[in-house]
Amino acid sequence: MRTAVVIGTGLIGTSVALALTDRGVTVHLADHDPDRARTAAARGAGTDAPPEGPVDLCVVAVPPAHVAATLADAMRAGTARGYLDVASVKGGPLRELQALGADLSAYIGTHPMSGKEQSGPLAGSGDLFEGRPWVLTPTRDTHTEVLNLALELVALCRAVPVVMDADAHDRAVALVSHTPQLVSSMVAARLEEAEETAVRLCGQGIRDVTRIAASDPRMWVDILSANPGPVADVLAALAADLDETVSSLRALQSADDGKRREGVTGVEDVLRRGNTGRARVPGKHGTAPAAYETVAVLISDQPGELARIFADAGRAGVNVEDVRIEHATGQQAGVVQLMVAPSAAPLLAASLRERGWALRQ
Ligand SMILES: NC(=O)C1=CN([C@@H]2O[C@H](COP(=O)(O)OP(=O)(O)OC[C@H]3O[C@@H](n4cnc5c(N)ncnc54)[C@H](O)[C@@H]3O)[C@@H](O)[C@H]2O)C=CC1
Ligand SMILES: O=C(O)C(=O)Cc1ccc(O)cc1
Repeated sequence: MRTAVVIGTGLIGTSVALALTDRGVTVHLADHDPDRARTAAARGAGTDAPPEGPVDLCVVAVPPAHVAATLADAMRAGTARGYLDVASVKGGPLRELQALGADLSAYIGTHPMSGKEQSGPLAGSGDLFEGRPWVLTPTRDTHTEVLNLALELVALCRAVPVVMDADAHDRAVALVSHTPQLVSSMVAARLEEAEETAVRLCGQGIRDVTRIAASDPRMWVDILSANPGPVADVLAALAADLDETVSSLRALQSADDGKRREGVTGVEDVLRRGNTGRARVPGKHGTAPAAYETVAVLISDQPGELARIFADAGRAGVNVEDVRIEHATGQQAGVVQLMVAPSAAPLLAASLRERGWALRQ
C-alpha cells in the first residue's frame, strides 16, 4: 500500500494515519471539521490536501451513525481501490451500506479493539493498535484484493487480525466492551453525589473500574444506539446476578443462622465465578492469560523516578511484561508494580534492593 485517505481524523483516524505515515504510506486526511484534519496533519499524520487521483485504501473513522453515508459518498467519488471503516459496531453499517446500494465487493468492515477514554486528533498515537486484536468482517462479496489491503493495514499498525462474522462481532463486543462501558459509568455515577470524605478514600480498585467512565458520552450513545439488543441481553443477565447478590446480602443481615449461611454461599458464588471469568481475560498481545509475578517498588513522585526504575530493571536483564502505578492519596509517593515472568522475579527484587529501592511485600 502506497497511498491512503483517512476520513474522520479523531482519536482512531489520527492513530491509523500516524502509523501509516510512519511506515512510509502517503496519507491524505479529511474531516467534516477542517480544523481537525489540520491538527492531525500538524502532528505528522499526513497532509490535509486531497489526493490527485484514486488512492489504494480509504479508511473511514467517523462515528457509527455516519459510517455508511460517508463510505457511500467516498465510493461514489472513486476515492480508492478498497474501502474500510473502523466503527465499534459492524452489523448496522453493513446493512445501511447495502440499503444505499453500494458496491460491497470494494468494502470490508473492521474494528480495532483498542482505544482510549479521550477523543480527537490530539489523543491519537501511532502505537495505539500494537499487539491488539483488529477484527475483520469480510462478507461473501468482499473482493480478495480488499481483504488483502485490510490485512496490510492491520500489519502496518502492528495489530493482530481476527476474522469474524459482523453479527457475531456485535454480540462479542456487547459482552467485552459495550456492557463494561455502561457498568463503569454506573459505578462512577454512584460517586456523583457522594460525600467528599468518601471520595477521598478512592483507591486503585475504583480507579481501575471507573477508568473508561471518563469516555465521551456522545460517542458511546452512537455506539450503543447501533448495538442495543446484544447489550440489553448482557445487561439483563447482569441484572439477574445483581438481584441475587442483593438477596444474598440481605440474607447476611438476618438473625437466622441458616439464612446467613445461604447469604455467604450466594456472595461467594458470584466472587468465585468472577475469578473464573477474570482468569479467561487474555494477557498482553492476546496470548493466554499470563501468570506474572509482581515486584512492588515504592517510588517518590519526582521527575525521572520511573525512567530510573526501568533502567535498573533493564540492567538486571529482566523484561518487564506489564506495569501498574498506584498513587498514594495525598502523598508525593506511590507504588510501581512491575509484572515479570515468575522465574525472573527473585533476580529483579534482589537487584533492585541492591540499587537502593524499597520493595513492598
Ligand atoms: N474511541 C475508541 O476507543 C474507539 C473508537 N472506534 C470507532 O472509531 C470511530 C471514530 O471514533 P473516535 O476516533 O474515537 O472518535 P473522535 O470523536 O475522536 O473522532 C471522530 C471524527 O470524525 C469526524 N466526523 C464526524 N462525522 C463526520 C463526517 N460525516 N465526515 C467526516 N468526518 C466526520 C469528527 O469531526 C471527528 O474528528 C467510531 O466509529 C468508533 O466507534 C473504534 C475503536 C476504539
Ligand atoms: O480502553 C479500553 O479498555 C477499551 O475497551 C477501549 C475501546 C473502546 C471502544 C472500542 O470500540 C474498542 C476499544
